[in-house]
Amino acid sequence: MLNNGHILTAAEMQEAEQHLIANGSSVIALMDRAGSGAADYIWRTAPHIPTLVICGPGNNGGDGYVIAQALLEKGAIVKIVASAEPSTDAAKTAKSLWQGVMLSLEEAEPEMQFVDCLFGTGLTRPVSGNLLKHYHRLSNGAQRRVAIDLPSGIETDTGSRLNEVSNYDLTIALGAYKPAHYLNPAAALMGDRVGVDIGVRSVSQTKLLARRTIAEPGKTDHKYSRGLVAIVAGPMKGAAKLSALAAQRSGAGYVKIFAGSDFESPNHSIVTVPCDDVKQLRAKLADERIGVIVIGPGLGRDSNAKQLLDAVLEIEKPVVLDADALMLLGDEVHRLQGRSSPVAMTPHSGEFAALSGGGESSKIYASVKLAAQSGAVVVHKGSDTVIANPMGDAVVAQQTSNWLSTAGTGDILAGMIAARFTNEKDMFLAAQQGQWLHSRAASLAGPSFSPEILIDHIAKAIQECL
Ligand SMILES: NC(=O)C1=CN([C@@H]2O[C@H](COP(=O)(O)OP(=O)(O)OC[C@H]3O[C@@H](n4cnc5c(N)ncnc54)[C@H](O)[C@@H]3O)[C@@H](O)[C@H]2O)[C@H](O)CC1
Ligand SMILES: [K+]
Repeated sequence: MLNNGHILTAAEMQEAEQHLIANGSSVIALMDRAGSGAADYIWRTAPHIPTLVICGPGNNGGDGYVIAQALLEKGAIVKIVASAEPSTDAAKTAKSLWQGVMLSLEEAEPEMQFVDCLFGTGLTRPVSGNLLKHYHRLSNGAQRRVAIDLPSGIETDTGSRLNEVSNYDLTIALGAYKPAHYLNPAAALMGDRVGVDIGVRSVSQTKLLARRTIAEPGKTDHKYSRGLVAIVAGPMKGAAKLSALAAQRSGAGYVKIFAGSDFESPNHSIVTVPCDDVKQLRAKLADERIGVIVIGPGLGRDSNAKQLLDAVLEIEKPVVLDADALMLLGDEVHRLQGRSSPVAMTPHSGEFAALSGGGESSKIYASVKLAAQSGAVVVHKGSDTVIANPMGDAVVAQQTSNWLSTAGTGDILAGMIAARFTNEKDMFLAAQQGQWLHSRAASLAGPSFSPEILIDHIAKAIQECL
């Protein structure tokens, strides 16, 4: 895993580079490693394709000269178009070693393959005017587009587009993945993503989500030691049932649904606890064997739902807040501060905006900020899910299946996180395990699955973690 899965911002990447230089490396040596590694990958995946490499003024452009020369030496037909003269010593050296054809923007014509070495982590403003026009003419005219480090026009730390950016077939990250490699809209237009190791070993508070080991139940475990998950139901009963079924398949020892007396359990083993009013709910949730409460899926947003949420928040127990519970909480996340029991919130982007008020351009920073403001673990969902804790740690997940974009999958995730919490007793870890299992189960379920089929694949995902 590139840089052991640690994701670096542009500033952290610069520090990493300085650290390597202080330890005897040099920018040109790093550029050589980056450029030749990228050229090897391009050649392996698409040999003998006539290629145009576009080089900008900085070290991303420097990588381009190294890549072009390496491809030329492998026997490729390759040309360079430069937007400006190199402005760094390393890029100047790389250019001096280039032995092939050099074109101006006006002279260049599209080739089958376009290799983008215009801007990388040093982009500070939108690519504009004449350069942007030629970038689009030359990239749109190619059949295969490869971005070196980042597509030009992408903001490294947020994944936002500073200008219109082409769609790529391949993006080759250099040294470490940056936030933009996993955050949308950037991540969605990068095509396949691979990394070239240039020796960077720098830690960051932001990491890529990795598979975590899950312990099998021990010989002395019983249903309560593995954990009782309490699901509070509302008028949309199916949502609570999905959460409960998912919790049951994710390692909970016992799952109970707290609901009106007309509620029917989804199976023989999930127990329904009748609670016809808030008073009864409060009394029954006081059961000390309950390890975690899930509230939100199918809860509704009326005054009754609000009372149920208030009752749950009054009880000092771990809680997973999802869906309607988040909308009811709104910007009053300070209510969660100071609790002695852990809380997880699992908002999608709309719910996240209601909780945070919006305004941050980085999904990672916004999630970390909300976690700090609330004291909760935040699972900011999407095809680029970010999980953050109040200490500033963040984990970024890679979407594995676009089929997850269907109703009910969020209810399932909430139940899974709750079940993992009752086992691990650590909400940040539980959120990561739940997220990993959820997306792995989706891959295993194949195309066009229903929520029920997704639940059926959780056990297979768990098997991969044992
Ligand atoms: N960090 C490392 O360990 C290594 C990084 N490598 C590569 O270097 C780039 C980053 O290089 P840098 O010189 O810092 O930045 P860029 O090449 O991305 O561009 C900077 C250059 O461009 C000018 N500029 C910025 N925005 C614009 C704009 N919109 N229009 C015009 N000009 C712009 C800016 O003033 C600078 O002159 C990294 O991504 C890697 O590809 C090497 O591999 C070595 C190891
Ligand atoms: K680039």
